[in-house]
Amino acid sequence: MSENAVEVINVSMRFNLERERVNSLKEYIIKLLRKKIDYEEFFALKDVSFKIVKGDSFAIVGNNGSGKSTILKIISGIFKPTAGQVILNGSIAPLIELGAGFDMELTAKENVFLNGAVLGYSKKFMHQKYKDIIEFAELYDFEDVPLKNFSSGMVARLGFSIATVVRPDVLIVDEILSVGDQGFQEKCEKRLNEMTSNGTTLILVSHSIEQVKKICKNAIWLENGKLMASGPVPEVCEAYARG
Ligand SMILES: Nc1ncnc2c1ncn2[C@@H]1O[C@H](COP(=O)(O)OP(=O)(O)OP(=O)(O)O)[C@@H](O)[C@H]1O
Repeated sequence: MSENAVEVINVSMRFNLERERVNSLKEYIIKLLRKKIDYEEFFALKDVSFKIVKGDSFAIVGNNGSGKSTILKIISGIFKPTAGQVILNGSIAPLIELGAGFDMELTAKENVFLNGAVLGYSKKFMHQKYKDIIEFAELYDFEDVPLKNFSSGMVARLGFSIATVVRPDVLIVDEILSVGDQGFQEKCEKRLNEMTSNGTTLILVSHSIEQVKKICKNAIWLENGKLMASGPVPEVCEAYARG
C-alpha cells in the first residue's frame, strides 16, 4: 500500500485561447471554415510534480490565475492533463463548487438528495444523513425554500455540509470557506481538523494565509502554472510572501 494519497507527476495543462474576438456564431463558423481562427497556446500548468501523503492537510497557494483550480480539477478527474499523470489512492469527494452542483430552482432538501445522487450515495444513506446535514449547515428554517432565495453564504454552508457528512479518503476544499461568516468558518475548520485526525487527506485552496497556517501542515506555491516552492506551510508561506 502506498503512503501517498495523491501523486502528481510532471503534469502540464495547455488551453487554446482565441486570439481575436468573435462576435457571433455566424462569424465564428465563417472564420472557422476559412481557417481564420487563431489560437494561442497557453499553459495553465507547466511540468508540476508533488506528492501528498495520506492524512495530510495540504494547501495550494498562489495568486489569481496561477493554476490552483486547474490542478484541483485534474486531481479530481474533471480535466485530463495535456501531459503527465495523477495517481490517486482512495475515494475522493470534490467539494461542490459554489452553485455548480445545485439546482437553484429546487429546495434545500431536494438539493441534498440531488447532490447525494450526483456523488453516488443511495437515497437510504442520504435519509440517514439528512438531519446532520441540515443541522450542521444551520438551515432548519430553510429546508423547503428554493436555493435561489438563499444568500451565497447559505449555499456554501449547504455545500460544505453535504461534502463533509461522509468521510472520503481525499477531500478537496476550494475557497468555499471564505464565503461563510466567522462563526461558520470556525465550525468548518474544526470539522476539517477532525477529519484529518481521522485519516482523511485534505487539499485546501485558500487566499487566506492565516487560514492555511491554521489548518494545513504542508503546501505548494504555484505561480503562472509553475511550482515555486513545496514543503511545510511556514516555509512555503514565507517564500510566497517574499514573492
Ligand atoms: N477552460 C479554460 N480555458 C482556457 N483557459 C483556462 C480555462 N480554465 C482556466 N484557464 C486559465 O488558466 C489559468 C489558471 O486558472 P485557474 O483557475 O487554475 O487559476 P487559480 O489559481 O485557481 O485562480 P484564482 O485564484 O483566481 O481562482 C488562468 O489564466 C485561466 O484563464
